[in-house]
Amino acid sequence: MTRIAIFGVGLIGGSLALSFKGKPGLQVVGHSNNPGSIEKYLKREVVDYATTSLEEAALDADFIFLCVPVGKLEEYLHRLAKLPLKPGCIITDVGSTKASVASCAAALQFSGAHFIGGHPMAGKEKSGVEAASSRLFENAFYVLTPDPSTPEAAYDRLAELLQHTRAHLVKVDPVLHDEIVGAISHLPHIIAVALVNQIARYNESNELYQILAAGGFRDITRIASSDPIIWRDILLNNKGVVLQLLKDWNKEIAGFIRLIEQEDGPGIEREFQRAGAFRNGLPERRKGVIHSFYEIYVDVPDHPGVIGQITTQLGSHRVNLSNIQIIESREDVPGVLRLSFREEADMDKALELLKKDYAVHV
Ligand SMILES: NC(=O)c1ccc[n+]([C@@H]2O[C@H](COP(=O)([O-])OP(=O)(O)OC[C@H]3O[C@@H](n4cnc5c(N)ncnc54)[C@H](O)[C@@H]3O)[C@@H](O)[C@H]2O)c1
Ligand SMILES: O=C(O)C(=O)C[C@]1(C(=O)O)C=C[C@@H](O)C=C1
Repeated sequence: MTRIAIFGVGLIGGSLALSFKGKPGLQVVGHSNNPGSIEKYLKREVVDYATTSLEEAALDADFIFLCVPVGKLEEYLHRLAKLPLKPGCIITDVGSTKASVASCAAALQFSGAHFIGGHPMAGKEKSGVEAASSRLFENAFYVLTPDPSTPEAAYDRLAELLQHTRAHLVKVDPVLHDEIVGAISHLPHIIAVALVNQIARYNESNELYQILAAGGFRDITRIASSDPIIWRDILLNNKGVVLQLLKDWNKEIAGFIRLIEQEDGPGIEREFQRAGAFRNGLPERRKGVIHSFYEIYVDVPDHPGVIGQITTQLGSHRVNLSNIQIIESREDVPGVLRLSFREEADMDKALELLKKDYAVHV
């Protein structure tokens, strides 16, 4: 039996536990300092066994996943380095930053165990085991940062186990990881939070700000609801990278101020064209990072019954729709429906059927 110990069974730890639990030959053990959490893990059937004892969880483990906030990772590594771990045990983490944990692990001696840093590039703005899902990592990228001294066999064993997540593994140097993920994840979280707080201040004098906030504001600010402790730790840990990114951000905004002050219409158009070209080139069909499903967008006329027509048409061709959402609906103006599918084949079939009658975008 391969024993997998998960320290911190929250959104990410719980989702990993659900990817492994019930698979032949795997046993999942959850650890928390809090006895109340242990009961919750067991009640929700996320793990096979749970304990508040670090030793009990770690000593027999073949794999140890550290899924606690970034600010706690080094403490766990130091505690594990003091234990007689099972020979060949693989310790990994899921922290959103990789350089500091990699250098901490490299400076420690684990008795017969190997550390390989990890970061699944998938998540949600929700936290806790309640938000965990066995499908969270499906088709997402999962970064691993093995040290040059990591035996290939250890990397291969971890890679094989992670096949259960159905994520795509990618090896990245830890310092490069922090630079890139700082730009595509940490900076956007700061911008979302700053934007929401700016609008919240205006809203104090007029509640219409909140009432009128529509698709644009919601789309760019979803991640502003992310967990404060998790993000405090990430931003402080990646301080150097994040500060440089914020300086560059100030330059971008200063550029926009100039374009608007100078009423430079073509300049503004160029900014949107450049951004649209890059954004449209993002791999839309990839699940996990922001899109949890295969999605298409359908422009629909604003008349009663149109949603019924579409669902009936898809149903009669046995296309399984997992969700439908009206993302814009105003009187006399066409609306946009977001249709989500769990399977790519269903999305392709829906595209083929609906494009005969509607404008459909992927
Ligand atoms: N949220 C995301 O989108 C996301 C994505 C990828 C990686 N990560 C990383 O995954 C890790 C976990 O994040 P999450 O989103 O699952 O958060 P979470 O809050 O859902 O889970 C954190 C877990 O750590 C435990 N924990 C919290 N403080 C602790 C402490 N002081 N000591 C011991 N245990 C503690 C909590 O009980 C919980 O089980 C973080 O390192 C984060 O950077 C998060
Ligand atoms: O989709 C989200 O809500 C996320 O915040 C996921 C996200 C990201 O920024 O893309 C957040 C943190 C991670 O470390 C990895 C992924």
